[in-house]
Amino acid sequence: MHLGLVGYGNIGKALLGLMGAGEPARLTVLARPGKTVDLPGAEVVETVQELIAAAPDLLVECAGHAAVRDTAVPALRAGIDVVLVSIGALSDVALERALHAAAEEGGARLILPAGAIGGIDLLSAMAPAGGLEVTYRGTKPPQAWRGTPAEELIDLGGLTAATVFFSGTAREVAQAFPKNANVAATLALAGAGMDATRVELVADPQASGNRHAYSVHSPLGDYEIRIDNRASNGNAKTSAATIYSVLREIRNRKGPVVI
Ligand SMILES: NC(=O)C1=CN([C@@H]2O[C@H](COP(=O)(O)OP(=O)(O)OC[C@H]3O[C@@H](n4cnc5c(N)ncnc54)[C@H](O)[C@@H]3O)[C@@H](O)[C@H]2O)C=CC1
Ligand SMILES: O=C([O-])CC(=O)C(=O)O
Repeated sequence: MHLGLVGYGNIGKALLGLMGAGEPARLTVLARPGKTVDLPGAEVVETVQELIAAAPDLLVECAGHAAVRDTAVPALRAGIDVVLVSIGALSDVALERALHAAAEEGGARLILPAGAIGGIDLLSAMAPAGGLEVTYRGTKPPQAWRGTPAEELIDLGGLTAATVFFSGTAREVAQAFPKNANVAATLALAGAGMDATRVELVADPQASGNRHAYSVHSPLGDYEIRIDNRASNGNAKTSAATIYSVLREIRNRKGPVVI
């Protein structure tokens, strides 16, 4: 496989570190202009045009919400399938439409991995039956909320107990907390939608990792999931399982069995 990568940061580096020799057979990395990417054997480009000209079989985006419009949209339009990790970006209706239109125009597929959460298969399967009620609660230690609007809402350094600092819809949360609300957006897109999925965000000084808990009520059945994820080494905001979820998407593209 010829893999394209946008975002050689925490997820990107760890992802490539998990891959064995010769996997992928060819790698093209889109780096920010002037940023040094020391990756022996990889082709490093600085513009999306060069990336598209290299024609990877699959592009993985793990660069952040701001990069989605400028990279994933043109890649899809050029017929390149995209695994998009910054899923919260789809809370922007215009961007979501642009991604869909680009995928249709290019005959490409926009692949939204489960990321840090699980149970997306069942939720997505239940959605066409309608009547879904989905409530999600995301809990992280205070330091994982640093650099987000949580800093203005609560005293992160002075917390002694778990504190809900935001509740609203998945769309509101994804727009206000783009680096932390990808899970909420994923649940919403798979299930009840951005405006009907209820979300609470919690800072907990006792939390040792990132907890994602949600409940689903549907005419087809009810379920609850609670995942206690360990944070990734390079970014407390990102659960380590996210990196493996992306790896799974890549390997599912080429192995004889998809699971
Ligand atoms: N779907 C999910 O469950 C999850 C999604 N995420 C998403 O994944 C993204 C990446 O996470 P991390 O790797 O932990 O963040 P990070 O900040 O460590 O890495 C992002 C990298 O992308 C690079 N970058 C930014 N804009 C770029 C551009 N236009 N072109 C090329 N490179 C660019 C940055 O320089 C940085 O190296 C997050 O911003 C978040 O949106 C994170 C965790 C879970
Ligand atoms: O746990 C993670 O990896 C990140 C997270 O909460 C999110 O983006 O929703």
